[in-house]
Amino acid sequence: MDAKPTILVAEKLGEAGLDLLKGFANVDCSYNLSPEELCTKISLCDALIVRSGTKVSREVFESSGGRLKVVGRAGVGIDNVDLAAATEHGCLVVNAPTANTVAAAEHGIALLTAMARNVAQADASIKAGKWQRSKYVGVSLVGKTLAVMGFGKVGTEVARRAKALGMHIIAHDPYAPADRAHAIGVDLVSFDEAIATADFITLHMPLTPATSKILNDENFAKMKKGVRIVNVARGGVIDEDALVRALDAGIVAQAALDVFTIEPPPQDSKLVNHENVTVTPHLGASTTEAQEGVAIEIAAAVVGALRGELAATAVNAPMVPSEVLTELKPYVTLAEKLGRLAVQLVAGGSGVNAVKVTYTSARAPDDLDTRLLRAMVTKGLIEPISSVFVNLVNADFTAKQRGIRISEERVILDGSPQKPLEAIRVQIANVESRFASAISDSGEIKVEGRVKDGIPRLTKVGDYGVDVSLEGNIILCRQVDQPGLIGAVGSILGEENVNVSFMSMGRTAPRKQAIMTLGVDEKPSKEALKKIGDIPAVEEFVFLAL
Ligand SMILES: NC(=O)C1=CN([C@@H]2O[C@H](COP(=O)(O)OP(=O)(O)OC[C@H]3O[C@@H](n4cnc5c(N)ncnc54)[C@H](O)[C@@H]3O)[C@@H](O)[C@H]2O)C=CC1
Ligand SMILES: O=C(O)C(=O)COP(=O)(O)O
Repeated sequence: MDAKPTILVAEKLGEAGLDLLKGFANVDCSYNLSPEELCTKISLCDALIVRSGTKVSREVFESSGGRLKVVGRAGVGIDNVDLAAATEHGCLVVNAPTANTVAAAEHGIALLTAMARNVAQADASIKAGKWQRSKYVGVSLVGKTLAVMGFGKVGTEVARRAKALGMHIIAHDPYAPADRAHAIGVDLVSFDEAIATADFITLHMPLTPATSKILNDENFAKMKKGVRIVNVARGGVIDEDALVRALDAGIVAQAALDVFTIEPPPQDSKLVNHENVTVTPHLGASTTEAQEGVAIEIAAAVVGALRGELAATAVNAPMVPSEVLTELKPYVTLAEKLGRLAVQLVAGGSGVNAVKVTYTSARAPDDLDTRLLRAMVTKGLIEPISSVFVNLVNADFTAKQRGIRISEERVILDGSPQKPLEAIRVQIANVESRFASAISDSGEIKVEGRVKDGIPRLTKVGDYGVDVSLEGNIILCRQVDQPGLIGAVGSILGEENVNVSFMSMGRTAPRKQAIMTLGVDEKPSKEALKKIGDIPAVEEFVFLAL
């Protein structure tokens, strides 16, 4: 079997990105696949890279048979990817959100200026043998009000450039910070104010259920007569039939569009063929420079994701900056191991439904992102008892689907917040345990761990203090504390050639009950485990694989 992953590149990608991919994986560049062909091919692929021209539908994820781990969108908009289906299938979606920002902004400005001066129409006219100087008198931009709808990366760059053209800029974006707008001399205003006062409107928001057809008959009616509209965002944010009506009524004097609800638009589209409309075939990101940048950005993200690194540009998983990730790494392992341990302590037959994770830390709650830790506890809880592959993408979904409610609690410590966490505790309520001592006084299975010298360690089982590193396999054993017991257990394992890697003893008081924790490299046979159980002082014991 080929150990290299296979990456299907379904749309043209810059060479530098392809080279990066080829250094790591088998790369299949197959362009213009039909939906059926894509579904057939996908079961042989670990990753898929697309631009805006490929629909990555639920069927694609269903057809992948669980092999598809990453979808890379070589660009910004991910409205062509069924994110819910990706998440349900544990497939990470990453995009390349920065490399084409300037290209899209420059295209917005190109359309704005070309529209105002009838460049496309005049060009077509002269090539048709005409010389129509009075027909193509334009309008000036200087001193006019431009409303930037969506003040994100592209919107901001458009605003900067339009300012340099002498325009007055207002912006509408319910989620953008006002100080970022003020910093470049832009006022954030309400939607209605923006569309009612603008001479020019430029669209830069994503296509979402909330923005779908946001420019519709009702909103065109609120606009200044003679307004001009630029769209390099997504066709679907405009009700295209309503725009034709607004153009015919003279409410909208002109429109310049790079994007359409259906791409390519039908040849007889009234909108595309309207004499006051300038169109380009979704060229916003199409500069040599942007495509090289996007290709590298997406290739690096996809390769990183296939290597199991957490992508900084993940769309359907929490984005974890790399410095946070490095800091949390041992705690991530700790969280998963505690989940694995806790679920294996549950007696067969009792369903896990209420899990509480407690983080003890000197950090303020908003200074510690626990989503990653919660996902890893979930992975630890679910993977030993099912065939589901759980990752950061599908952890919450999978837990919910299995009826597991995971609540989180923070215990804030006094002291230095230098260390992200002091301890993580996992409690499972309403269950019985295979190891009764794991049930705490409050009635839940409880395990707690800490990171010491970078190594995750188990520090509490039930109400017993223990101290063992969380690796390999563990035997937990409760006995009456007495001399000779460690030797007895050690020799049973020795006879079986099972290597004991560590041992710790936690007791309530001398010669009372104690919990012995043994780390073993191999799994002891059933007979050996039975022999341990038969030692008279041993009250109960359990073998746990980490
Ligand atoms: N034509 C082309 O080739 C290209 C198109 N795009 C499209 O441009 C758009 C913007 O891209 P970026 O600036 O990179 O994304 P971004 O995520 O940086 O910015 C989008 C902004 O829209 C805002 N927004 C969300 N809902 C809104 C609403 N209801 N009203 C107003 N604002 C809202 C967000 O708060 C955000 O600030 C996307 O739709 C993207 O797909 C981007 C690159 C190239
Ligand atoms: O990045 C985006 O959102 C774009 O619209 C660019 O799309 P494209 O990669 O050129 O198909």
